[in-house]
Amino acid sequence: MIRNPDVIPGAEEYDVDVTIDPAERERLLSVGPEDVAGPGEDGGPDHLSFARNVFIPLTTACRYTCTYCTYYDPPGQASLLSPEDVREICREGADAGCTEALFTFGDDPDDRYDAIYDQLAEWGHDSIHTYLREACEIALEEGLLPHANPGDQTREQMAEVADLNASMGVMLETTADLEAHSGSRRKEPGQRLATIRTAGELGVPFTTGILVGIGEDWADRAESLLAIAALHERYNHVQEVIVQPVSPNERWDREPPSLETMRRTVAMARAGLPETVSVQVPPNLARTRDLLDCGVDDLGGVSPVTDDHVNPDYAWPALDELRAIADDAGVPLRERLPVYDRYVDEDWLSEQVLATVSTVTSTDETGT
Ligand SMILES: O=c1nc2n(C[C@H](O)[C@H](O)[C@H](O)CO)c3cc(O)ccc3cc-2c(=O)[nH]1
Ligand SMILES: C[C@H]1O[C@@H](n2cnc3c(N)ncnc32)[C@H](O)[C@@H]1O
Ligand code: MET
Ligand code: SF4
Repeated sequence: MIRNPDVIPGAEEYDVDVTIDPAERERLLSVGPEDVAGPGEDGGPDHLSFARNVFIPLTTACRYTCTYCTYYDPPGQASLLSPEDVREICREGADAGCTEALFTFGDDPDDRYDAIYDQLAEWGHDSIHTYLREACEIALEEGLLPHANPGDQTREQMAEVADLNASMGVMLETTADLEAHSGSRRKEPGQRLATIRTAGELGVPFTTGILVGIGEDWADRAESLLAIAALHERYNHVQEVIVQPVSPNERWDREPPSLETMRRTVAMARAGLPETVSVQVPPNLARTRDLLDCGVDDLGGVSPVTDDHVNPDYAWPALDELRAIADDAGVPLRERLPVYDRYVDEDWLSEQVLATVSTVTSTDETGT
């Protein structure tokens, strides 16, 4: 066994103890698309799912500067949505039949962003997390289910908002120490894994994933997937794993991963994760049709109303397009909530979230 504290940067500091069986890693490294089943195939998924969301970029301030990211704004230019902005976006989303309020924003802005904190203080908040709690309340009031991905979170931060979220998420990205995360303030795999573990401890249905093509190698991809699988085995909380190709933008002008790389990585994800954990590829970034047979069963959150603010150059396909993809694969397209069905009970969700689940389900007129 490889004990990850020995090999994963930051694992020791964050006391993350996951073990990876070298034999499992070797097995995954030899997996290819021919070894897994796609929708409609024997043993493959019997449908494709997606969720309808609105993307709410609470703040563009971020403590990190990941070199592939076009999302964050430097101090002085960073934005903060007001409670009224949040309500407005939620209303528009609810009117368009969305079920999910996706709060994805900069990781815990640091003290270079004094103006953001001054504004938060004016609104009665001393952290982005207490403000996120208010934003989640607004979303629930408007009939949407919050799914927050604020990046890394301490146990205290996650506990502050967990009861108002249907599910939460953070991309592991990778277990490797990479140039793309270089700099004095940087994402550390150990801290990401600790966030995923905290979600397990707090009983939060969770979305995570890997970012493909940021400098990691095949062994890193296998290890990243196995680290996710190890934490899921402990807590049973990982509902889906996103296999996200890094996509070029004005800050990242490298080639995205090839179709062949994506095919093999998706197959590795399918083979390395338990069957109940969905494998998602984002339909605006990946060549979904050419990846289905590698084990994809979910198309993620798509929005009829808002942009993908993380990847603004990549438009969402229309619902018709998703339906055509499912048709081609010979399986039905099913709209899901941001929380997967198996987690919809009192063990996993608060009364408040369950109440909104009931409203959303009873007014469901999606007809997919
Ligand atoms: O529109 C996006 N949605 C992203 N989502 C949303 C995701 O597709 C849905 O919110 C989940 O499938 C839940 O329905 C993420 C959610 C996470 O928990 C973690 C990472 C992402 C990444 C993106 C993203 O880059 N763009
Ligand atoms: C919210 C998630 O968006 C992903 N992310 C950030 N930048 C990019 C990019 N250029 N292409 C694809 N995904 C990206 C990261 O994986 C982050 O965790
Ligand atoms: C554009 S990334 C948004 C979420 C968070 N900052 C993360 O990287 O996980
Ligand atoms: S990917 Fe997330 S953590 Fe990295 S710079 Fe962008 S917003 Fe910040």
